[in-house]
Amino acid sequence: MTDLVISGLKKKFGTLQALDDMSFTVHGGEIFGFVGSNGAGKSTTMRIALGVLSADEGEVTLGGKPLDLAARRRVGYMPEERGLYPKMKVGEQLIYLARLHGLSQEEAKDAMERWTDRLGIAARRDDDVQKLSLGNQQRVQLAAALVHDPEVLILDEPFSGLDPVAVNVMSSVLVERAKAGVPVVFSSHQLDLVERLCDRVGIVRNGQMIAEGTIDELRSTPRTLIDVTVADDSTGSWALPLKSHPSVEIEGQEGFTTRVSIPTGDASARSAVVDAAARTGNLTQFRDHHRSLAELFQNVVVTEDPAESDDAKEAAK
Ligand SMILES: Nc1ncnc2c1ncn2[C@@H]1O[C@H](COP(=O)(O)OP(=O)(O)OP(=O)(O)O)[C@@H](O)[C@H]1O
Repeated sequence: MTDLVISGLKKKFGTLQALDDMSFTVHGGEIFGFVGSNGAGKSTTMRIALGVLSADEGEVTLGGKPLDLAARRRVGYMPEERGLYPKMKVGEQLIYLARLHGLSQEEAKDAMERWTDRLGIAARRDDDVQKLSLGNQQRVQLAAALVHDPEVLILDEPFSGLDPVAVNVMSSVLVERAKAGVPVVFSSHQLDLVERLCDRVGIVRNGQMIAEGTIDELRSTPRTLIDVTVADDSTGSWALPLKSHPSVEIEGQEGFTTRVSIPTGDASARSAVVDAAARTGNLTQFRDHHRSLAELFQNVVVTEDPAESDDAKEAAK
């Protein structure tokens, strides 16, 4: 399968180091979620991948070959700033874009019809793009990225501003293209959506990839969190004897639920927690807490860099 490989990208804007050795791979057949705070370098990376912008250093390859001008015709790209002609009709515009990518008139017309049907905008084919709502313009933009049957999809915030129906359509199209073997990468601040949809996720900070992997891999930390609920104990007094345990930590209390942490895989620490909770006779729930991508993001981006903007905290909510 075709891999999209981004390696060692560096880019400066004046004195600002926007990308600082940005590297990651999107395998053919997978959906890769590209997340990070505002200004982290996601759009810059995607623009360089498409060749809209040149890198100071580093390279982008597709299937082992440099992504040159010819190969870029086989990329489906959705730019953040969107790039449609407002006064051109939806259908004409998609046919025009497909022709630019080398399709015959007939192939282009077929592809336009197929994608406008699929994306729920068939009734708008004869409307000028500027007459459409923003969400529908975005559907046209996705159709524009897909109309030439690209070998790779690079989408900058494709979900922003979409209604739930459009989110579902967009999601199913991305899953389908990945199943066809296409590497799909998209950026988003909607972390729940990224968690649901992506095979792997990359977290970017200050122009670098700081964490990368499946959600499970990102979750696999040295310590496991356990939520223990003991009826009628809002202070977590049941856990006081654990304070002297060498490897159990009390992390916090919410309502009747105490969060503790133990070293991952430490069976004796787990037994100590189970025993202490069971001794109360009031144990109602005992379960491992699986961190959401939003929590992982918060840990990686904010906790490790307190200077990080409030945006990350906002995104993690
Ligand atoms: N053309 C440009 N000229 C000067 N600075 C730029 C330019 N493009 C991007 N930058 C700066 O580079 C940094 C990275 O920007 P980029 O747009 O790649 O971030 P991003 O991760 O996509 O952010 P967002 O989530 O807000 O879209 C930012 O500090 C931005 O201000």
